[in-house]
Amino acid sequence: MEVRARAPGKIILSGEHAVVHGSTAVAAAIDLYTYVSLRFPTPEDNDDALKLQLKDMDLEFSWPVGKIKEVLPQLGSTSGSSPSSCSLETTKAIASLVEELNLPEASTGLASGISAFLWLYTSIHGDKPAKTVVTSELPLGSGLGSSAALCVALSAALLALTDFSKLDFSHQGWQVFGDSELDLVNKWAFEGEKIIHGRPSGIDNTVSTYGNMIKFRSGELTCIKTNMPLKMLVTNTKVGRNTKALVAGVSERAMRHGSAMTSVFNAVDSISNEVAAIIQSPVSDDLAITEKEEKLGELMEMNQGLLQCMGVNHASIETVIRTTLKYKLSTKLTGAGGGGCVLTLLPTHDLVLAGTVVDKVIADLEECGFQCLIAGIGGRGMEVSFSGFS
Ligand SMILES: Nc1ncnc2c1ncn2[C@@H]1O[C@H](COP(=O)(O)OP(=O)(O)O)[C@@H](O)[C@H]1O
Ligand SMILES: C[C@@](O)(CCOP(=O)(O)O)CC(=O)O
Ligand SMILES: [Mg+2]
Repeated sequence: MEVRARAPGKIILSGEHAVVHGSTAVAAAIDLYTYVSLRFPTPEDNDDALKLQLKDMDLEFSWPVGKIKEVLPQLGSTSGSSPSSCSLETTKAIASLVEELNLPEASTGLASGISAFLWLYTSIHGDKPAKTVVTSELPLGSGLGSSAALCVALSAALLALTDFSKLDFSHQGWQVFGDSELDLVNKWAFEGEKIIHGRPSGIDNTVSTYGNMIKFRSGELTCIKTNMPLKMLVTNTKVGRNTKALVAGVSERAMRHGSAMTSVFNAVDSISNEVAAIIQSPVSDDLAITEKEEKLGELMEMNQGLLQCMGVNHASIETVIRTTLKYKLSTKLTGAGGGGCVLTLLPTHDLVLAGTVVDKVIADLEECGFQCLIAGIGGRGMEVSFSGFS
């Protein structure tokens, strides 16, 4: 039997980075997914290795289970019931397994993702042989939460094949876990994110697990219900960056300028609460929608200014801001910044006018070498499906 899990990426409408320091943030799932399939070999396969295939990059790794037992002797499978953090000793042991892969120079960024895989796999299934295949519709390291989507999809696939799973193996198509199983997936995914991000807030794995649009603060989420037709243009500057380094840079700045940065984080908290209140308030007519969009645009610009204060801006982001401003559109970075993806609020009040403006702004942005997409937001969270059940 094979299980397939998928988990969505996300956009952060307000509050990235500040959320790591206890401020409120607002995020939404997007309809781009990371897929993980997992299968245990049958005795006839005569396969004694743990295999990981990263299909999009055309990479495949294999560790003989004997090697895993040797390097991680202290590992006893927890069968997934109690998520735990990777100790320093295990981090080093896993790093040695990853180093031996001699990753191609262009793929060294994958080391943290592979380490997260090894930690999650061995914690939940010990040294059992298996084949895991990963594919993704998300650009990696661009602020759309590919790291969290990977950790959520992995945790879901791994947990779906444990005794704790109450899923119906014979069900055709995608199905959702129950609430307590979703919570467990989210906790394991957070442990994986720690390996990739260093100090994650947990917002990315939470929105990827549960989907929808959420308000998040210090590990607590509130689901945001809205009937406002929110449309965002996502522009990928294609400037590579690394969330772990950017998050660490903000923390260092907060150590150097404690009081000023506390004010910045507090201001972001107020902005996120206002963003959530606007999105949730009932919509009466077109005029009300236009007013709301104007307020949201202004708050996005204010949030962008504060992200600049945190030191996570980039020249490419400024280019997107300048280009969209020509059309009176508001833009902010999304995710960790330093390049990566940028969000532009698209007006919905006059669809004909919006159509022409959107086409023109996309053409201008693409001329700069950027990639644009309009993602569906606030959709489904993590889901699993089974095949080969008999
Ligand atoms: N599909 C994937 N396969 C392997 N590693 C992945 C995958 N998706 C994410 N990762 C890991 O996550 C890293 C990117 O995470 P991060 O810097 O947090 O950016 P983001 O989460 O915004 O995409 C990658 O460099 C890689 O280590
Ligand atoms: C910067 C941060 O707020 C979001 C990072 O998102 P991403 O990895 O850039 O998609 C970090 C976090 O909340 O863990
Ligand atoms: Mg990430």
